[in-house]
Amino acid sequence: MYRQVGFIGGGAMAEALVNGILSNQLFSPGQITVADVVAERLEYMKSRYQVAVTQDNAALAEASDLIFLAVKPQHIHGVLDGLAGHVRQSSLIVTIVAGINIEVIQNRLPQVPIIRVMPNTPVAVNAGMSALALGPYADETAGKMAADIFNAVGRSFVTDEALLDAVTGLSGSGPGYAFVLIDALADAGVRVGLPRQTAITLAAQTLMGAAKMVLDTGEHPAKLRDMVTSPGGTTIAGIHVLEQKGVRAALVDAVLAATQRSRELGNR
Ligand SMILES: NC(=O)C1=CN([C@@H]2O[C@H](COP(=O)(O)OP(=O)(O)OC[C@H]3O[C@@H](n4cnc5c(N)ncnc54)[C@H](OP(=O)(O)O)[C@@H]3O)[C@@H](O)[C@H]2O)C=CC1
Ligand SMILES: O=C(O)[C@@H]1CCC=N1
Repeated sequence: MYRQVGFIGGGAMAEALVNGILSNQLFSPGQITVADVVAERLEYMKSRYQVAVTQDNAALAEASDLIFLAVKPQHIHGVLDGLAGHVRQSSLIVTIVAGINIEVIQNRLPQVPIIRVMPNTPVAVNAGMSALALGPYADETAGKMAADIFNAVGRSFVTDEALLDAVTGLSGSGPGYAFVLIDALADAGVRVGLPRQTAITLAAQTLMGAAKMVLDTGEHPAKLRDMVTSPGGTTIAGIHVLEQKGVRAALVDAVLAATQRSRELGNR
């Protein structure tokens, strides 16, 4: 249904999406244009993904019927200034900008359908988690189209926009926490004598396996933890230390801080 896709902002998240979209053949490279202010970034996107590139956001908006807003929150107001009068009302805007409400964008692009999405970088490997909120002019067809894209690159669900800051704090930023955990576990492996690369693989595959058990079985994680934890065994010795060091509370505080930061980013 959509023929030309434009990305405004060609950074980390746009690249993850372009990669996921192309590897699933949702659109061809010839249907995608990326706009950015950094010429080297555009050169990279062009040579790596064979997409078209431009530094002209307005021209990109005029030529696209599906437009992703993928700049940092600090830059969205300047971008919207430049888009006024250049976005067709038949186009669909998908904003992935953290903390910026649909209303803020809608005020600048009246009557244009807008869908706000909080994805995460694992969309690049078809393991993303995305939450979608539909603006007042985004109909069911637009919602389905957006859901099709984000389902192809992982899982998605439609939710109330009021929950998106919390989603940002958990799954949007979550890959960052997971990478810290993997890196720390790998350090731990090296500390107990494993080669670095072996330790990284053990840590990553273990987190992925545990996550897959939660998703595939639908069991509560505490029940799955109990299955690993033999009486008087090794796991309870390790879990005791995690609880003593407050790892659980630290994770709660991390998600809380990221959620609050998402709210702050929208307050300007
Ligand atoms: N990274 C992630 O895991 C996730 C990010 N997001 C959201 O996605 C958005 C993009 O994040 P991310 O990709 O990480 O950010 P990046 O900084 O990697 O990418 C944004 C790109 O947009 C460029 N840019 C700045 N101003 C303009 C402009 N006026 N027109 C076009 N391009 C411009 C930036 O250039 P310069 O570097 O010079 O500023 C940069 O290359 C953010 O709003 C973020 O909240 C959402 C979910 C997950
Ligand atoms: O760190 C950030 O602000 C963005 C939003 C979610 C993930 N990365």
